[in-house]
Amino acid sequence: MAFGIEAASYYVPSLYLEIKDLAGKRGIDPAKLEKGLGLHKMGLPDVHEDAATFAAEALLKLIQDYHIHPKDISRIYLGTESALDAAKPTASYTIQMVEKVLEKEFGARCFKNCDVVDMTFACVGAVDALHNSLDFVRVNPDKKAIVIASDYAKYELASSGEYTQGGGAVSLLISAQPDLLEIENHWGVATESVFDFFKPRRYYKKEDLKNSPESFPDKIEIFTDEPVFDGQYSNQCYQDRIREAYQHYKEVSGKDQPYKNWKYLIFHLPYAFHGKRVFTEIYSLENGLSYETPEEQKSVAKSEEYIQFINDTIEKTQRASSEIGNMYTASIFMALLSALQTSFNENEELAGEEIGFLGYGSGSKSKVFAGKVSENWKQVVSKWDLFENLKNRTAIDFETYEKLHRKQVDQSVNQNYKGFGLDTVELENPVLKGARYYNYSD
Ligand SMILES: CC(=O)SCCNC(=O)CCNC(=O)[C@H](O)C(C)(C)COP(=O)(O)OP(=O)(O)OC[C@H]1O[C@@H](n2cnc3c(N)ncnc32)[C@H](O)[C@@H]1OP(=O)(O)O
Repeated sequence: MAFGIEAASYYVPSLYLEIKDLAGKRGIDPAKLEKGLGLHKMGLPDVHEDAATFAAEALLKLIQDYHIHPKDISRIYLGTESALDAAKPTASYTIQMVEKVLEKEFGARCFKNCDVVDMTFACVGAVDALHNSLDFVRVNPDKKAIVIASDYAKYELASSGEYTQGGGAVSLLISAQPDLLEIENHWGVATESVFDFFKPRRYYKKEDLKNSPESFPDKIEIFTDEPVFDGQYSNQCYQDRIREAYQHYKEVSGKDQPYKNWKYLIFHLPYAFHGKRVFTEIYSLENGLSYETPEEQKSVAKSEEYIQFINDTIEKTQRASSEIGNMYTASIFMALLSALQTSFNENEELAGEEIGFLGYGSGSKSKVFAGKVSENWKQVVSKWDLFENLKNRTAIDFETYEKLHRKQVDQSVNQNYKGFGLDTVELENPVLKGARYYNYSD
């Protein structure tokens, strides 16, 4: 019996900033961002959007486009590192929003008996959700699960992460009828606890707090949506973990040089060119090339063979990322959508082709696994129009971007938006303080 992805949908935030506008204001050579890292546009949420609305949009679209009966879904596992609450899962907000819209057709609380939870491990949390959901359908082949990856990748203004920001969601229907991709049951895993990128409870000393009232305790804890990170160290951790997980994948699958059979290599892409920049090490190891000195590493990256290999196996996976930016948990799945949509648009036949995945989450863990494109893949992809939909977003200027980032804008940029949006956050009622309420406009 085969298991894997039956259908997939996505949502990208409705606003974007041209990367060259950011480069100009920050005094960065635009060529570094465009030609060095592959960045063109940075997707950004409007005032009413967050990880829960992204997820709700992707879930509703999946259900509507593929005519899914919500009561047939036993589990919705949501991978995110942009949780809106440290106890109440983002998935619970998501199903509440979608239930309201589906109420007319399916009655109240259509997810009443659905097992819903968030999974968090930085950018690999949705791969974990996929892994768990596949295990679930393997044990219960008559049941279906939905995986949602949803995040807003926000970094401190003027930091080295700023130009890699982005966001959005991807939803996947997981079942024993994998019309898009059949996923095999070999998982290479590598884990090490490190501090390359994390979102701690931040501690502020009293003297650091401007105008802090006398009543403040000596230390206060504040949750923040911007990570503490060391960019070059996180690159190193990513490279180390995928090398270890790839090696483990070889051991558990018994496959020799598996990457050579992969039509596409799908990476977690914190920025578009990351996969092709880090894979040089595994490529060198597999091909007996020296990879010790920076000169040797450059020479692999610049070799004709490697450039040809990238053009064949990675370039198409990068295209959506260049237009959106980092989507944290959703990036790896958006890279899959990007490659499949491009092949579809170019009338390429992919049925039977093998695809390899190299996931990474800071903190840190990598998972490597593979799948085979199904006979029906084109029917699934025909619903996406990914690159056309990216053209429907609204461009904003740098000043608006900075205000949105600082949360200094009260009203949505697109005031006549359609779809899900945050309506209010309760600030007064002490037993509901912080509760978030959403609406839907059609
Ligand atoms: C969250 C995770 O997934 S962990 C893994 C990634 N980490 C992150 O995403 C953390 C947040 N991001 C960051 O800290 C940073 O944006 C990083 C680490 C990703 C990138 O760091 P930077 O210092 O901006 O870039 P870096 O120096 O590594 O690379 C710039 C590239 O542009 C190239 N470049 C620079 N100037 C130019 C130019 N004018 N024209 C063309 N290319 C240029 C450089 O040669 C280099 O490419 P190469 O090494 O392939 O030759």
